[in-house]
Amino acid sequence: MADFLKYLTLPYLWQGAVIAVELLVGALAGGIIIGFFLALASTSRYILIRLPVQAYIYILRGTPVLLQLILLFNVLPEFGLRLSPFASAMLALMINETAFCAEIIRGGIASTDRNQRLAAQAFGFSMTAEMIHVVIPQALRTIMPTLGNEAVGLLKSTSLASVVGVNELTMRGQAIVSQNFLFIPVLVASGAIYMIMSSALAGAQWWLESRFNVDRKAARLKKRQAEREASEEPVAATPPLAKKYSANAADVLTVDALSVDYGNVRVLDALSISVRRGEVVVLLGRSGSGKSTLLKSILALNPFAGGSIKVENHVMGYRPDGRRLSTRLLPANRARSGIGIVFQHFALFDHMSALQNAMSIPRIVQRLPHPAAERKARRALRLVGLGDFENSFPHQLSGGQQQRVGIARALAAEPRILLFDEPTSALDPELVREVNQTIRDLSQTGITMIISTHDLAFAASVADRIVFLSKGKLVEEGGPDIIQNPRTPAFTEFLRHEKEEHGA
Ligand SMILES: Nc1ncnc2c1ncn2[C@@H]1O[C@H](COP(=O)(O)OP(=O)(O)OP(=O)(O)O)[C@@H](O)[C@H]1O
Repeated sequence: MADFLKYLTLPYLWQGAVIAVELLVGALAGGIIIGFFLALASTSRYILIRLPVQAYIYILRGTPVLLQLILLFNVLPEFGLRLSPFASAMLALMINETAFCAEIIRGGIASTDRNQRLAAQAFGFSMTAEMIHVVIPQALRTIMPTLGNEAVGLLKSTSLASVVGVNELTMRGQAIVSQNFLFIPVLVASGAIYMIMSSALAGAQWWLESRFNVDRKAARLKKRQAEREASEEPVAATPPLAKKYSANAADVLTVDALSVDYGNVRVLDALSISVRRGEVVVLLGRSGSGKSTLLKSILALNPFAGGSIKVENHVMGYRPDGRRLSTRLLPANRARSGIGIVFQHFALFDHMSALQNAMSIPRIVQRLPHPAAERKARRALRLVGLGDFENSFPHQLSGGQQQRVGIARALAAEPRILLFDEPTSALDPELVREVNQTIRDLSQTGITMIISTHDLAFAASVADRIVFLSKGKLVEEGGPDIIQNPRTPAFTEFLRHEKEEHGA
């Protein structure tokens, strides 16, 4: 025991441990940074980028790190590059780590919620903003445990550096043993030092995981709110009601002969609709008739086979010469359109509180200063009756409340037009009423709205105009009374079917 303690506290061994930590930190940091870009490249649309990266990862994962280390140490001098044993070991470990980190990060990115990414794109987040604010925070939560394991494995792999002459912990232990033959106390002490280091890594992992834990975040935010509330002025409850829709109002949205194809299938067929400022248009149609596709097209989320969409004079998704905007330019085009959207499955950013969700567009897309964005977000949350829930995270809210946060998120950006894609169809029946009422209240504020729904009673109660789509074509339109008095056989049949199906 005395021998064990003597070697456990021996500075010579701890100096070896410091070298192991340096190798670990260097190789892991390089591995994560380069691995991130490799992860993106390995999923690139372009085969010339994707294939070489996939081959690189395949080879590095398939060969022992010891072999790579010896190879690198002996091959680099052939090219006139003479590195110290420490630098060679660091480089070899880092190169190996890039492949493993790339795969871990790719898995994390693939696990992020597609709906949240679609929401970010719809609101005009740039690709970088989508990465930083939506993808990375979610991916980090998924990859943290695997990355922790990887770090511990790498710590142990640093002992391989001894084969090229790096005098790290394992080599130092062996050097002592070769002189005094006290195998057990020396090697157990070396093992204990590795255990202390891996425990520190486990502690760091635990701390990081708890930083990203949304329940803990919620508790921290609530505490801060309590401290802040005493000193703050109350936010104005709701904005004043604007003028209600007038039939003489100017057009704010013009969809002109829009056609959209998915593969060989024509989903929207030369569809034309104009929407006036302040008007509430409800889209009705069977499942698959093209309602969601129309809403996505209004946000230029899919290419058009023909036709155009304008928001006042702003052309969506295309250049004046008719060519589709590049992926790099589309986000700004969407952001400038002033269109907001509320999704069927809410698509809230689940690592953000209700307030942070509502602040996301003013902050990230409109780049407003924090206080101004916060004011707008608070006002929007109060408008949908969720002023007391600003520090709740999506998983702490009911479906109806989540959808109202979704509405607040869109409203906080003060949109010119608000789109609703079947806002209540993912909700339990008892929660539908609260969301419908929120939308009805909004319809009285003068915001232009386009709502896709299967709820006929709600449609009749909120619409200034009903538009009925069938097989991607506009078949019938008119005031809410057309639900009682349809003119076309297709709409009559649709209404009969919906009433039978939903008892509407
Ligand atoms: N990304 C896609 N790829 C291929 N086909 C698609 C895609 N999205 C939608 N479709 C098809 O396009 C058609 C119109 O779909 P869309 O979602 O616009 O209909 P919808 O009227 O909104 O239906 P619902 O009321 O069920 O939401 C459907 O036949 C659908 O299967």
